Amino acid sequence: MANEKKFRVLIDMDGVLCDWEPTFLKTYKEKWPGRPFIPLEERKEFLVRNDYKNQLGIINPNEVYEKEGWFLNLPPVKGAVEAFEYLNSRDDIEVVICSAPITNYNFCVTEKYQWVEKYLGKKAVSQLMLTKDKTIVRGDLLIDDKPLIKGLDSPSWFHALFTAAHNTWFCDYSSNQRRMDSWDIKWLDEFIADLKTRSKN
Ligand SMILES: Cc1cn([C@H]2C[C@H](O)[C@@H](COP(=O)(O)O)O2)c(=O)[nH]c1=O
Ligand SMILES: [Mg+2]
Repeated sequence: MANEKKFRVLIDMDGVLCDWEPTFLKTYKEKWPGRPFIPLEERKEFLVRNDYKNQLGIINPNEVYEKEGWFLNLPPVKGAVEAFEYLNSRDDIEVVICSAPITNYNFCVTEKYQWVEKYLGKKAVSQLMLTKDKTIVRGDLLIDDKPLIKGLDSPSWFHALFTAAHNTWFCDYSSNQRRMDSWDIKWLDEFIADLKTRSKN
């Protein structure tokens, strides 16, 4: 293992480590009781604000996630913390947390660092990389809930599409993409083993 190149896993935050969609809906209903909302099963677009504008003509759902404390108070996705710790403990793997901040970054950027420290520990803070463009980050595997990830480069990573409310309908997978339904360590082990074998052939 000493000189062997490590397998790099990039892990997204919103919708993968942090439970974005259900928390958005819960907070939205608390903020605007009685206002029309989009049930999780009817989410379609990656950006919640696009769905609310197109389906309901509502233009300010962003007020929910631009508020101080929103990003820090997102609960972890089930099994995410354990899976992060497991991957991080493996000698053959290096983990990078790779997350896109919102454009109105005031609270988001600081709180993403705080979230990582709170749930994954102080050491993990140095593993966090914030970027709007994940294609320029090199890695072997990206675990991310966004179906179509575009940017300046052609990605070096294979994309595991992590299931979230907004992407359940998506099935038009590219050749470097497959679905990952949840944080199942046995599944992940087999998947990574398979990707490693493929890269050798
Ligand atoms: C689902 C969703 C996300 N956002 C924001 C939240 C994050 O800052 C980014 C997505 O980052 P990721 O690294 O790709 O997870 O976008 C949003 O503004 N609206 C949404 O509906
Ligand atoms: Mg995401």
